[in-house]
Parts: sequence; C-alpha cells; structure tokens
Amino acid sequence: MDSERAKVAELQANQAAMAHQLAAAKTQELAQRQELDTVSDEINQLRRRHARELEDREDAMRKKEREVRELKEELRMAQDDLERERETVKSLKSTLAHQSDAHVALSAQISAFQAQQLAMQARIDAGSRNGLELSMELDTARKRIVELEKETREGESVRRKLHNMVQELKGNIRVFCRVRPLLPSDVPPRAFMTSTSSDGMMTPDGTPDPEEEDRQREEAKAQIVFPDKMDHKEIVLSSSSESATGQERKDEWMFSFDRVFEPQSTQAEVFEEVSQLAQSCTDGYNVCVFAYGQTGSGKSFTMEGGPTDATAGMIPRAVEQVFRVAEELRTKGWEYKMEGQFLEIYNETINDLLGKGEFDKKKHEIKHDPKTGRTTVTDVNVVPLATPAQVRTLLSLAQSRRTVAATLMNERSSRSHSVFSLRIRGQNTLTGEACEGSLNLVDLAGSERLEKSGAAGDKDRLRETQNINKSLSALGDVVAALGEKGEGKNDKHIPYRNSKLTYLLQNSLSGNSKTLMVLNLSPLANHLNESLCSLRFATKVNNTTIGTAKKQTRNAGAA
Ligand SMILES: Nc1ncnc2c1ncn2[C@@H]1O[C@H](COP(=O)(O)OP(=O)(O)OP(=O)(O)O)[C@@H](O)[C@H]1O
Repeated sequence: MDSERAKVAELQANQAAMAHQLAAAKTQELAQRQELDTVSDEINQLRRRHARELEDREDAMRKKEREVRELKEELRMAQDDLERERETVKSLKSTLAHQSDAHVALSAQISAFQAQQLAMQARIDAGSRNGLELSMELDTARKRIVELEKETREGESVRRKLHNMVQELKGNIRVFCRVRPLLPSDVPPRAFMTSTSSDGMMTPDGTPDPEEEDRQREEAKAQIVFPDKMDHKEIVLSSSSESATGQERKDEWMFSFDRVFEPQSTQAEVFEEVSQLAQSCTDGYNVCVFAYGQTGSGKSFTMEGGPTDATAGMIPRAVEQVFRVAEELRTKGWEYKMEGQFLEIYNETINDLLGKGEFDKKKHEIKHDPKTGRTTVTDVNVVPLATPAQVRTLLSLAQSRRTVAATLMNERSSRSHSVFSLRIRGQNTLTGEACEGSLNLVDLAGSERLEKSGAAGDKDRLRETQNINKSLSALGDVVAALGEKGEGKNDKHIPYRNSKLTYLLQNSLSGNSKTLMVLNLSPLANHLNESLCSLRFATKVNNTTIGTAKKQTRNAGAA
C-alpha cells in the first residue's frame, strides 16, 4: 500500500508537477499568444506600412513616368527649336556671306567716292579761286542778256516793219492761181471703154482699156502750160478749133499772177506763200484770203482741205500758225486773245454757222465801227479760242451746217459764201504796245455762169446762182473802185453796200488791209471758157493797187 500510496503520492506529485507544468505551459502559451498577437499586429502594421509605401512608390513611379513624358516632349520641342535655329544660323551665315561681299564692294565704292571727293575738293578749291572772276563774268553776262532782250524786242519791231514793207511791195491785193489735178471722177469709167467694140463703148472682154484710158484722160484735159519754171508766175491756156473756112485755128491766152500753182502742188506749198500774210494779223493787220473759182475747181479743198495733216487747207494751217506765232511772241512780252466767228452768206442772207439748231432764223445786221475799224454782226456767236483744236471742232461744226445743194457741176456744191473770221487782240506787257488784227478766210460760192450750172430750169437754183453772181460782181466792182481810188481818185465811191459779202468784208478789203485772192481752176477742157472768165476776173483784181495797209494799234488797256 505504501507503494501505492507512494505511487499515488508520486502520481499526485507528478500530477501537481504536470499541472504546474500545464499552468506554466498555459502561461507560456498565453505569453506566446500575446507575443503572437503582438507579432501579428506588428506584421499587420508592417503590411499596412508596406502597402502604403508601395502606393507611395507607385505614385512616385507614375509621377516619374509623367515627368519622363514631359521631358521627352520638351526634348522633342527643343530638338525642333534646335533644327530651326540651325536653319536660321545657316541663312544668317549665307546673308552674312552676301553682306560681306556687299561690304567689300561698298568699301571699294567708298574708296572710289573718297578719291572723287578729294578730286572734287581739289576742283572746288581751284573753282573758288576763280569764283570772284566767275561772278564778275556772270554779272556781265546778265547785263548782256538784258541788252540782248531789249535788242530782240527792237528787232521784233523792225521785223514787223520789214515784213509789212515786203507785203506792201508785193501789193496789198495779191492773186494766186491754182489748177487742181484731174480727178478719177472727171472722166467717168464708161469713157474708158474702147470705141472698137461692137457698141462703141466696150472692149471685147468688157474690161477698161488702159491705153484708151490715158488717151481719153488727155483729151479731157484743157491745154494748160506753165512756162515760167523760175518764178512760177505765168499760166498759158490754149485751144484749137476749126475756123468757118475749115482751117485749124489755135487760140492762146497768157496770164500772170503773183504765183501760179501747178496741179501737183501740195497744200503745204500753197500755205508757204500764204503764211507770211496770215502772220500779219498777229502784227495788227486785217487780212483777207478769198478762194474764187467755178464750182468743183478746188476752193473748199484749198481753204478747208481734207482730213489728214498733209491735205489740211489754208484755214486750219493759218489758225495753227497764228497760235504758234502768238506762243512764240509770248517770250517777247505779247499776250494774245483770240475769238472766232463763222458765217455763211446764202441768197443775200447771213447765217450763223456756229448758231444753234439746223437753220439760223435770226436776222443779222452788219455794223462797222469807224473809230476802231472793227466789223461786228449782230446776234452771232463769237467764240473765244484758246487752242487750234478748239478751232478744228468749230470748223467741223460749221462745215456740217453749210448749205449744200446739188448742181450739175459738183454733187455737193457749196452754194453759199462762207466767211471764217479770227479776231486777234495783242498786248505787250513789257512795252505797253497793243494791236488788233483780223484774219478773214473766205470760201466763195461757185462763180460759173447760169447756163453752165444747169440752174436755168430750177427756180431755187436760179435764185441762188443770181445771188452768187450778184455778190461776185459786186466784189469785182468794189475791187475796181478801190483800184481807181488807189490811182488818185480820192473821192471815188466804193460800192461796198451792193452785196452782203462786200459790206461784211468792207474793213478787210479797203486800203487798210491785206488781201489775197486764190483763183482755183478746173483742169478740164470743157471748163475752158469758165476758166477764162475766172482768169480775166482775177487779172482785173491783180492789176488793182489799193493803197497801203495800216496796222491797227491802240492804247494799251483800251477795249
Ligand atoms: N489740189 C487738189 N488735190 C486733190 N484733189 C483736189 C484738189 N483740189 C480739189 N480737189 C478735189 O476736187 C473736188 C472738188 O473740189 P472742191 O469741193 O474743193 O471744189 P469747190 O470749188 O469748193 O466746189 P464748190 O464751189 O462746189 O464748193 C473735191 O473732191 C476735192 O477733194
């Protein structure tokens, strides 16, 4: 039993020891559990910290990546900038290269200019040494210019006097004669058909025969010769006919004038002779140029002319010359004012060719001022003229209004006298001189006699022709009376009032003026008698001396 007891005691002791051990193990376990809790807390804390750190790292990583991207973008932009800069540098380098070339050239130029400047300076130095001498010479030259200007003005007065003396010596009525060329219309085409054809008019193939053409043209021409090849003053007309006894009879008529123009003469050649006269009106004279002759003889062609410069007639040429002379005289102190009028005398009635409307219904009266010698016509348009172009416009306006009617002799025959008048007033601002002249350019109506014009059967044409003949014979009477007066019959009455034409031109026909008659002749054989009548009339005019032309001067400032 004891052993049992000992064993129980031992077991109890073991049990106690084991309970003790168990308690110790429980305490240890508790401690270890607490330790485990602490460790797992620590682990959790570590995990959380680690997770936070991981997050932080990832954030940092993303930030870094963003920064890297931004840096890459910046790098790309920087590279672009760099590229551009490189390009700029390249172009700047090339500009620099050019600039340096230019610089080299400019430096060379500057050197050359410097050399020139030195040379100039040397010349200026030399010049300034002569300066005094030069200014003295300049003074002398200035004085000489003043003297020369004075001499020029005096020379101009002398020229005017001499020019007018020459005109006077030539006679104050002068006559030119101009024969117009044969025109294609003078010999109709039918006339060129040979007379050997069956009907006496046609070639076998119906074309004109050139030889026949020449022969018939020669036949159509009057026999006119110009024997005076030196001075061109003579014209001889001849005709052959059969006398009553069957013998050939040759008649010859010789006339001489101041100048005879052959058919091939140009407008410029005719104007060369007229120009001197036209110039007189700027010197204060009344100048009158008439074109006289039968219808179709070339009066309008001579006075007005054709549309080209070469064919321009006396009116446009004279007007251009007056303007040109006036401009030249401006340097000598002359200031000119010009005005123009263009009238037509038709059936003894005055028409204003510059008036309004188709036909002028106003009644115009001619007035002469005995004090100024000025002629005016009431109610007509007097146009101030400043340029030759204005005159040309005025002439074409007038031309379109001229009364034209058909006659046998010229389809657009002018049946009226046209009178273009240019009045010129001059004043010399340096010498105080003043003058007033006029230029009348008259295209007379056809001078043919009644039976020739075919007018006898037509009442209106008959009246026209009678009026034309009346005024042309009145012109002849005035010229004849002026001639008698010029020969000493001082009390001789001059019948200016017998026609509108002579009354209008009274002051331009009297002894105070210069008159030129251009006799126009047709070259046709069947106009021979008419040509002879015209030549006789012109000879009567040519033999007339009507005294000395007087210059119209007035006090400066007078109207
Ligand atoms: N010198 C010339 N050169 C060339 N053609 C001319 C010449 N003279 C006149 N003519 C021409 O002759 C024709 C008749 O001339 P113009 O009309 O000048 O005659 P006119 O005498 O004025 O006649 P009218 O009395 O009918 O006015 C016109 O066709 C004109 O062009």
